[in-house]
Amino acid sequence: MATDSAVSNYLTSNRKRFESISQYVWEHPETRYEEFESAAFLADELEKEGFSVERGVGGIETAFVASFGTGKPVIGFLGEFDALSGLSQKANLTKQEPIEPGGIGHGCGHNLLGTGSLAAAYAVKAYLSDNNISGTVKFYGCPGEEGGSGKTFMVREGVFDGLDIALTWHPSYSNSIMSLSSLANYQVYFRFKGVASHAANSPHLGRSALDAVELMNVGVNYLREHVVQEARMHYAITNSGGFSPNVVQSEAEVLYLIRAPKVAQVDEIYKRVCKIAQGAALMTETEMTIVFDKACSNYEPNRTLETILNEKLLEAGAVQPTEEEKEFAAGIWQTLSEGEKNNFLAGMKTFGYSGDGSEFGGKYLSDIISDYVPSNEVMAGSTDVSDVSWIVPTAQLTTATSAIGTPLHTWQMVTQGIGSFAHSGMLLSSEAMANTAIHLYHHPEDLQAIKAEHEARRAKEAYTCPIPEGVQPSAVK
Ligand SMILES: Nc1ccc(C(=O)N[C@@H](CCC(=O)O)C(=O)O)cc1
Repeated sequence: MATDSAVSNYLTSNRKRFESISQYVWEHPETRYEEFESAAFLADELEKEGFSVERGVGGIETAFVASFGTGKPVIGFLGEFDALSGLSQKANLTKQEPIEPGGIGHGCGHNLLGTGSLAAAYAVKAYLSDNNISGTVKFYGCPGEEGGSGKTFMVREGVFDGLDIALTWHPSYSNSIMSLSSLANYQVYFRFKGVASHAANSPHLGRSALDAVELMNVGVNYLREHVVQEARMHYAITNSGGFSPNVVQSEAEVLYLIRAPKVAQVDEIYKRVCKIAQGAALMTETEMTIVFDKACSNYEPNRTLETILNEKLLEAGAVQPTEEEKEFAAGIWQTLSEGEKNNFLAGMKTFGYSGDGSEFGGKYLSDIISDYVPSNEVMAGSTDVSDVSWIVPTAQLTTATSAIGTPLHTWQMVTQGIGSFAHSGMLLSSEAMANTAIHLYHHPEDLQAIKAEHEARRAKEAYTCPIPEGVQPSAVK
């Protein structure tokens, strides 16, 4: 491999392999920190390809790092492979039909995300060895993105130390640089313990933990008016005490996800939420304990790196869908609600699309690369890529793998996850990322400029990992 088109040729001639890797991960959907099959499969593939693999990094069983090459610079691709519960769905359909009712499914396209980053690492390895170039390429197997902040734990454990550049991508229905920041968050359990009693016979002797959860939620609902505009407070009742209304529930638990543009803002809201929980315990004469689950920071873009990634994306060019792919996408569009259809532009903008949507009139698949317009807005969502971005200059792109308007975390996302258009979109990200890395092995001056931008940002604001010492990653209960 000698030129930039070599990456494209390499990816095209190895397409079948990458499709089958993506399909394997899609067919073995696993939720946070239980990605045993997917992590082992990807790690074994990388090893067979000639990477040296370290499994169980950072004390996390399903986290791994695969490396090839020697010396500097060290360029890493971040890969995810976790799925979501309740989203089981058969492939290539325009109707909802689970493989296993209530089962797990790849609703965020992480089968593509992991495989696309792996393909970029393979292409860079081929380039480095064919051209005898010194430098290191790494693939980071990052578990538990969905609700687990795997990368944030990996950052805390020093897994990314020594890395010069991190590149990653996310499936969507737009081809653009993901230039927006994201919301920082804390995820925390509030556990209440009361006294069980017969609800009719001796209610005066009972102290209800479930009442405490309800009062806490009411308190937080009043707090909503008095926090920064972009803040979000979600909750799930993870233990309601049981199914018997004639028992005063002695144990109950609620899981809070608190988000805001900056960690300091999240922390401030979190402290107020803790006071509300204490208040609920006081009102109900129950005991309250706080169990910190996980956290992540806001994303810090690197405009110099984004500019190079955008050039490589433009050089690669958007995927031009086949008639068959267009027809399937039109069928998917028909399954979206009016609200989802009307939201397509807002959805695209969170992924860095900068236009007014007029290029897509009558189209159900994006066949253009959106103009790169760095945005200082914050996407209403979170990602643990953000913690990597604070310690290593990072850039992310998105490529279209699904029909316009397809919301993440839906059966429509799952069903489109192993189709031909999805795999073409995946390999477009691989190409742009691999060519960005190759560019940087040849242009140390650009690497310096990227680092200078990163350091200038760090000089203004230091980084501390938002997950306290001692807190360990945990699977969905
Ligand atoms: N490029 C994206 C990266 C992540 C997500 C996303 O949905 N993230 C979850 C992560 C939740 C978490 O950090 O716990 C969320 O915001 O709810 C969406 C687009």
